[in-house]
Amino acid sequence: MAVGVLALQGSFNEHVAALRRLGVKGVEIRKPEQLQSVTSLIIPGGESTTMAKLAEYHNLFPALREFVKMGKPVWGTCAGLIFLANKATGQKSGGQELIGGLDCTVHRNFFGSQIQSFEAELPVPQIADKEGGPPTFRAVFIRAPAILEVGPEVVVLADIPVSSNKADDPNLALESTEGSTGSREKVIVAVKQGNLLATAFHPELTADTRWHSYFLKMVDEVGEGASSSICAVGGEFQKSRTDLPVYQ
Ligand SMILES: NC(=O)CC[C@H](N)C(=O)O
Repeated sequence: MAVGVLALQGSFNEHVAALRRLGVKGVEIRKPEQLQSVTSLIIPGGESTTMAKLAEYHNLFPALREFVKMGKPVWGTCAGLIFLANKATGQKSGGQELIGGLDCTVHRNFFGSQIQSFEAELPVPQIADKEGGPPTFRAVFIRAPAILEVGPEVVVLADIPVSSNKADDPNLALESTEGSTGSREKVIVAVKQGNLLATAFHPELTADTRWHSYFLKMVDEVGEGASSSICAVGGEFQKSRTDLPVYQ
């Protein structure tokens, strides 16, 4: 099996290395025609505005959108999640082009600046239990986005509580629904929608390959219409990290 890794910018080398640890070849994708040689794709973390400019320069957007539309498995991590979202907020002026396909609204820098990068221990039973490893995942958030709203077909795999100053921010409030105060207690950080997987954090920067294994299983199961029930889980904030790569 070979998995494409969009290699314009960001942590594509780390994804290729994680795949290699699982005995899978990662194929670096920089041009539209190279997408024809793979049946699945990882879009790494990095800087989504820069990545979008490079993708535009290489005329990759039409081919990437077609890839998603064809139902081929695609996993976006961090900036890759932003790329896959149907809608992004908190973008630089002028916005940026997105691939879209993932029915959600993502806030590009929800957790703040680089200095506010952090790690959290995330329980994700759907994935952890199946792999028989530890019950939680060490999730590395670097200038990370968060998912604010999801459509009906999106399965939430993980969410985390938000700090109290963000919980009352009117710009981040939940769309008002009956019985809701509109304040936000948690945000979503990992989702699955059909053959799309998206994480706001960076599994490729840890030694834990369970997220990569999960994606490879999705690749194996293509065509079988795999889906699972919604399960929202919480995670605790851990110490801040200042030694992480700078992805702005
Ligand atoms: N670690 C990351 O990929 C950061 C993504 C960054 N927030 C962006 O807008 O692109």
